[in-house]
Amino acid sequence: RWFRRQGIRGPPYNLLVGSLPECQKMIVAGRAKDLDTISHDCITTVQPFFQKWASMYGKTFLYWLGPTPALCSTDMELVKKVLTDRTDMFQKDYSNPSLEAVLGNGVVFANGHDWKRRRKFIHPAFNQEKIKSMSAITLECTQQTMERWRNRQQAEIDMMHDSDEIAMSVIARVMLGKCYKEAWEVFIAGKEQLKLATYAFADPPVPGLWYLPTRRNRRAWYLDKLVKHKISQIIEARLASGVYEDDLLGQMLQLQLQTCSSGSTETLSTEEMVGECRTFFAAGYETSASLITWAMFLLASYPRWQEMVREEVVREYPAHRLPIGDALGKLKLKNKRRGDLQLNMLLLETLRLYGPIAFLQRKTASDTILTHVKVPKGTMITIPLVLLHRDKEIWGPDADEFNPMRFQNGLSRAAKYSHALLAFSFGPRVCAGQNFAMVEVQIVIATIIKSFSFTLSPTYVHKPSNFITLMPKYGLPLIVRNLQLTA
Ligand code: HEM
Repeated sequence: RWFRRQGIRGPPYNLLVGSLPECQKMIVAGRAKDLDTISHDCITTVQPFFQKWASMYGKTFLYWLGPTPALCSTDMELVKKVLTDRTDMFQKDYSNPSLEAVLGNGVVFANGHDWKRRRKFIHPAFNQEKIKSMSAITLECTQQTMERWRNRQQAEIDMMHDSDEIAMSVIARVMLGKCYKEAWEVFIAGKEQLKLATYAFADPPVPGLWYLPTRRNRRAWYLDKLVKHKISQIIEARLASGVYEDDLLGQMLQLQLQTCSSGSTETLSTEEMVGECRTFFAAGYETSASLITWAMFLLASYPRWQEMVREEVVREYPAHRLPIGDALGKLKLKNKRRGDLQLNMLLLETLRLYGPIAFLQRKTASDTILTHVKVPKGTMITIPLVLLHRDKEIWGPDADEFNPMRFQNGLSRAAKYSHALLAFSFGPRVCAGQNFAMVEVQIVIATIIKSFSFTLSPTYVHKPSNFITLMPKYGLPLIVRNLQLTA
């Protein structure tokens, strides 16, 4: 009634379950349809409900996440206000309590002072030096995976599987350095936890559900215990030996030591460090795997772009030089001197059409006014990225088409609004790992494209699906050809 009085409309409320069953029904119907690979239509399989409701009720409408009211909006003014807020009015909140249990507590879902304290501890992981050492790790991991394809002139591979393997090895080694093999079970468990989180999304958002001894909950409890125990053991061993190492965990430990010796109480407990390791994995692994997968999909679908990017990589990194370390300058997000690199434009267009994260969400901390709408405390605000990234009013009449050239004059001039590409979010809560991720994915693609050409396998079925991130539902089978053996 509150919203109706203000002219905000939306689908009807159903007791406790809200709009969730309708969303589920539309997703099932959307997935039953066969999509054309060149349609780039993710909305049908990922967020058909937002498209339908936006067309019926306008840019800003009300729907229900179970019993919680949620405003969904494609109004860029409203979106900007929510994402750039620094007063802590629009807070991170697990829309479903089961998710918190599976994903753990860490910087991604922290708020206020707690968020600032946690963000300070992960900050050193993303400086230029660390990104350089990560780039050498990425190169090694990519080469290891490519070894399997190398011996044959032509092979069919599942790129979704292989992207996953590369991204997981990179994050494992960046997080735990030399210990990563010893702690491999932590990453396998982390992967299963993410899968359980996908199911938790569909749970009715009822507090306490997590404590019921269902099969899934018992498995989640076991994984939770295992991950916490193993990482705590590594932390304690490092503290006891005084050798902290130079990986992400080591940097947190060093910062902890400095903070303690400066007399500050702004430290992280062992439990909080375990939480940060878990969120780092949750935030940085599947997202990168998703971007690699979809970039390879687009390159396989557009042979001319594959050729252009290959020529660029060969030109920029002749002979045996590969894009690591000192070459980072060339791989920066923007190359002001010579305009954007084609590989970079290709990745930006991939983030627009197949961004790993389908929507952003916040919860109002108290009653507030958002672009003339009075919004009560506890309302969820949903920003549907899949819809916004295809909005013709924002991106122009070719918004549904693949056109990396729209980024030729830089990110901020590609659309009507300078912050229209929201794949890494925007404002103070922007992705902390965006440079890390862009460099990682550029290195993976550059390394592969230099040695292999690839096309979509005839068995590929185009069904982008939203698990935790956007992935092709049936994998990404590619035919890869070794350029040295076929030359
Ligand atoms: C293509 C890859 C990636 C994409 C598309 C992506 C996207 C995002 C988005 C959209 C957010 C904001 C979520 C929100 O506002 O609700 C976010 C936050 C975050 N991401 Fe990423 N991410 C990627 C890779 C990474 C990597 C590789 C790392 C770390 C290694 C990382 C670490 C983080 C962290 C720590 C945050 C929380 C920032 C904060 O709240 O202060 N991300 N990411």
